[in-house]
Amino acid sequence: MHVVVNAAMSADGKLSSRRREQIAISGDEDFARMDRLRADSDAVVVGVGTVLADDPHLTVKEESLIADRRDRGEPAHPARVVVDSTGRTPLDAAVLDDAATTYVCTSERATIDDRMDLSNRAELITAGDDRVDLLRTFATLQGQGLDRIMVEGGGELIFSLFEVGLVDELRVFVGPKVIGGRDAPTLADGEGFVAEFPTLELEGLERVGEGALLTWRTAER
Ligand SMILES: NC(=O)C1=CN([C@@H]2O[C@H](COP(=O)(O)OP(=O)(O)OC[C@H]3O[C@@H](n4cnc5c(N)ncnc54)[C@H](OP(=O)(O)O)[C@@H]3O)[C@@H](O)[C@H]2O)C=CC1
Ligand SMILES: Nc1nc(O)c(N)c(N[C@@H]2O[C@H](COP(=O)(O)O)[C@@H](O)[C@H]2O)n1
Repeated sequence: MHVVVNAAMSADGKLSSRRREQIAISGDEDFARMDRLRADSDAVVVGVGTVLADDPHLTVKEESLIADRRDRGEPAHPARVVVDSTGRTPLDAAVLDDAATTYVCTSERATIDDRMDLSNRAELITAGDDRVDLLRTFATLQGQGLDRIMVEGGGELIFSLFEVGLVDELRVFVGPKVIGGRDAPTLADGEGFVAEFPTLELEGLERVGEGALLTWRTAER
């Protein structure tokens, strides 16, 4: 399995504003790059915070990329994965439509009723007592043949993936906006590290539209 975290942050490191509304940080060129990365992935993963904030669809937008996937014998879109301990994903969320297979990953904290409702619209994976156990969840995804994993966010999920050592690559578009705000989400939120910080090796640095794309690989720990 290869896990790529791809996100866009403002020049001051925010994924969104304190209102947690979706903000276009990427320009057209970066959205096109993100679409190509989705098209080259088996699954696109987000946390439930992103579903509640953005109601994303997480599908490939460019028709030629969809056609290429079909030519390769792949489904039109990668699978969509929501990390959602208690089953808060709204039943009318865009990720639960029939455009692609969706996995909702819960912990034992999700009620049976919520799990039953979600199971009518998604494949359910249950791992973890309190929060979703990411190592077990990703192992289950791998068992389903999902090897090329793209994670889009948000900051809580990205932090947890670094914490358990699941991130192979980090691609960050740094866009030309300043968002500010102590409560605005950043690239890696959660509790934060105080020691044994994951370290990265810079693999690429390029101009994309009006911003910069940084590509990092995680160093061996
Ligand atoms: N600019 C960009 O590229 C992107 C921006 N965003 C922005 O990010 C914001 C959302 O980010 P954020 O609020 O951090 O939410 P996340 O999308 O990271 O979801 C976090 C939630 O996932 C659930 N979860 C379950 N298990 C785990 C686990 N093991 N580790 C971490 N989380 C877990 C938790 O809820 P529970 O306990 O209920 O399960 C947690 O609150 C929005 O404002 C959105 O617009 C999002 C993606 C990309
Ligand atoms: N790469 C990137 N750049 C931005 O500026 C963004 N705001 C995001 N957000 C992510 O894209 C999702 C929306 O997907 P759909 O267009 O609905 O398919 C959103 O939920 C974030 O994950 N990404």
